[in-house]
Amino acid sequence: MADGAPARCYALITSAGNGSRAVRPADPAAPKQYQRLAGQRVIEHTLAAFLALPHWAGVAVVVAPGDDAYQSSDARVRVWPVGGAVRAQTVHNGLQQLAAAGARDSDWVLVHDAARCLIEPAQIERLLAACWDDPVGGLLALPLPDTLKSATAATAATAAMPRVAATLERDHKWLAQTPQMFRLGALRAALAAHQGSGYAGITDEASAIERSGAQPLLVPGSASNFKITYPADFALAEALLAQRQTQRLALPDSATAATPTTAPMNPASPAPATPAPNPLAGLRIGEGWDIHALVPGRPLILGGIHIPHPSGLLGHSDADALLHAITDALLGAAALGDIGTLFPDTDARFAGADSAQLLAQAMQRVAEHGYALINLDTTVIAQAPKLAPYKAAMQARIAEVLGLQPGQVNVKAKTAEKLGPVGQGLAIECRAVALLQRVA
Ligand SMILES: Nc1ccn([C@@H]2O[C@H](COP(=O)(O)OP(=O)(O)OP(=O)(O)O)[C@@H](O)[C@H]2O)c(=O)n1
Ligand SMILES: C[C@](O)(CO)[C@H](O)COP(=O)(O)O
Repeated sequence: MADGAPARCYALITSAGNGSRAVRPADPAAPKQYQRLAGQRVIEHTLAAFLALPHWAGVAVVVAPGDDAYQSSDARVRVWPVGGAVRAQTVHNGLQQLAAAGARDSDWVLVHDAARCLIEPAQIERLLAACWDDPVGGLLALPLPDTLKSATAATAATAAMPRVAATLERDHKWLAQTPQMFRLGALRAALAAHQGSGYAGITDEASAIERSGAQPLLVPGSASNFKITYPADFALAEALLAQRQTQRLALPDSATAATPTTAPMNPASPAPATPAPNPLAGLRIGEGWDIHALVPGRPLILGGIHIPHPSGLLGHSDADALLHAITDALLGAAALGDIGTLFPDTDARFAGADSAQLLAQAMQRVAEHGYALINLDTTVIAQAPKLAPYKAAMQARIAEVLGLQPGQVNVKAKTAEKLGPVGQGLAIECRAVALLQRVA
């Protein structure tokens, strides 16, 4: 509380790298933080762990200039396209933005790599608890587990497999992880001192703080909190994320949900009693329904595709009743309200909106609240046109928008047996059911 006010706590997620060492053959264009693993993008797994905690005055995600691939509807999150050429520059720029946004020098900042997507809320709390009353701050880190070798300088002959130059002393050596937690003012000043050299040798926040003469705390982390760096890391990360999802499925909600604590900085809380497994806990179901009038002169957009027909659905957006029903089913399952609250039909921004984009935003919101989508079942009730030829395309498009496999989405079509306005061809009605699983 150096300047009198109680310290607040910010998270700063570095997400401006291009992941040149982790090119994934399946999707070589996307940097590692945007690769999809176990139903969500890497960055979404990372953010879910942070957003599961209640401590933040703000969560800043620093992305590369011009990068708009990540947005968040969580009010705590700001996305700033001010990433730099090196990670330290990205952090420095993010800290300047935080300060400009009202963060004080005495506030704590936890800097974390977007690429460490296996971070867990408990690990973040461990760092907070260890550092909160420390004059310097610290980082999650792991004692070096293996024998350490230096290698001969690479020559053409040894480029693929160099030779051992020496065995190094390994006592007291730790591998630095993130988050790394320091006071905003101290970290900003420490980084500023190296701006002129292009941040040479500043490969993490602690190295800058060390060079200012302070000694950060080494807080034991976890081997699972590794940084996705090489292509093979994706498979390991995905296996661990999938395993966590399965384990959470087998535990009651009380054991898996983030528990906002009034004293999060106290590391000495008693261990909870072992809960009895409940195979249904962590699952949430939601239903959605929508109906739009069918009028001549509008394109018929259903399930995210254009279906040739003399009339189309009337509405403020593109009126895709099927995507609207799915959006409501997702929001409903996560108890996040409904489509009308999120995207009001009185808001001119949504006039003619592509409902696929609205659905993608709703899915992102659901993911940020710690849920993955297991499956969707839907029904379209339309007297005409005949929808059977379009069902597979609708399924594929919905799966694409939601990042699912086509087998996780089902589209059924029925007529209304000529009964009521739907049966008379005046409207199309859609229903959807979504099953979510808590994953963070
Ligand atoms: N100029 C940079 C470089 C890296 N990062 C971020 O810092 C984290 C760790 O860096 P690293 O693993 O080196 O990521 P990349 O630079 O993306 O990878 P590479 O070095 O393989 O190109 C990642 O979340 C990355 O997005 C960043 O924000 N700004
Ligand atoms: C900050 C860091 O994750 C600590 O291990 C690491 O130094 C960043 O990775 P990079 O490959 O050096 O950018």
